[in-house]
Amino acid sequence: MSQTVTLTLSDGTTITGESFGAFTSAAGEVVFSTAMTGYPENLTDASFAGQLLVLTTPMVGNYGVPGEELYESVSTIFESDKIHIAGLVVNYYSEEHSHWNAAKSLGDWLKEYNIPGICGVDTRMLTKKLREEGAMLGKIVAGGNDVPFHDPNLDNLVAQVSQPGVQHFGSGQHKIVLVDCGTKTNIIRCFLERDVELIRVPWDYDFTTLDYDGLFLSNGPGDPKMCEATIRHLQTALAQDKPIFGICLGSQLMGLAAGGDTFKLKYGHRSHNQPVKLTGTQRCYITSQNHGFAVDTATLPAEWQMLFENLNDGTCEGIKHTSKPFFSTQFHPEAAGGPQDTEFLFDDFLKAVVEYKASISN
Ligand SMILES: NC(=O)CC[C@H](N)C(=O)O
Repeated sequence: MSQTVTLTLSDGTTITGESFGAFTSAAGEVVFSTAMTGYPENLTDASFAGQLLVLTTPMVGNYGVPGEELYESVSTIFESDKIHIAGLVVNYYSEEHSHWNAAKSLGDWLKEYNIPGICGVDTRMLTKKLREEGAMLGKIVAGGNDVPFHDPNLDNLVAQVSQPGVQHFGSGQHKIVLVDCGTKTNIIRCFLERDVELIRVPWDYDFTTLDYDGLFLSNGPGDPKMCEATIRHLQTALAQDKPIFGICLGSQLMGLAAGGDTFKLKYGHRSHNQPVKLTGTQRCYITSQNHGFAVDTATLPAEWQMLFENLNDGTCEGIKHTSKPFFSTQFHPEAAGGPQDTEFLFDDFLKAVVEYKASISN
């Protein structure tokens, strides 16, 4: 028999459901994702740290969770080495799972990391509420152990998830510094397929002293304004000419370092089918997204422009410098989960790196 747990929102709404995963209480920001698959990837994406994730897809857990596999010390399956969400909210949790590479159930995996799940929730009703009223704080309460509401965006979550120490991956021709604010491993995989030596440094590391050919700014959790040290180092890099590419939080950091501002979206973009348009064209790409903040393009200095626009709400999905090789995407070209249609942006970045190296050797 499963046990009863409740989900309470900061507006007072309380929903009763059943526990799966760990029978424990947790608080966080309640956000929803309309992706239909990809819970192994999403739950291990550090960008979800501090969040109670609501899935609108009606049945969750039916394909289980794959076993871990490593290639050159990088997971080939998961997006980091642990579950980062604060809690999971679903409609129907499938107790039975079946898939060729499943090693365990979603419930058992959540238990390993002491993360609570609540099922039996009308997640589409809940999503409509979050869309109307905006993202809210919430808590899952188990066994009457109440916990206070907590806004994770007031914490420096990046400092909590960034890996300490400098780490090298690959031995390719192009030296790329990866500023780790909570890097998804598929970003590392995408680089390792492309003749790169990757030097991963912590979020606050002074990379300006390193010898490199290109700079990459990772995704990560929380409010980008918390990353003051990264923004400061990035300002030094923006005064130089080495190519810079940022994804998601990395895009927001680029906008802030350029002198622009960021703001919190009403309820964010989290799904695998977000349409974005490439500026100056009628070309649309379907993208994987997971963010609650965005760059306010109106605040960018004149030498910066919007590179992609979200076709659902017109917000900024990436920026670029008009004369230097600096660009970013608010969406996830590395996908995992989601469509891989924009992975070519890694090639565009490395092309800029090759051009930069040719320009300095002349
Ligand atoms: N995926 C990300 O990098 C998310 C960036 C940022 N934490 C946001 O929610 O907007």
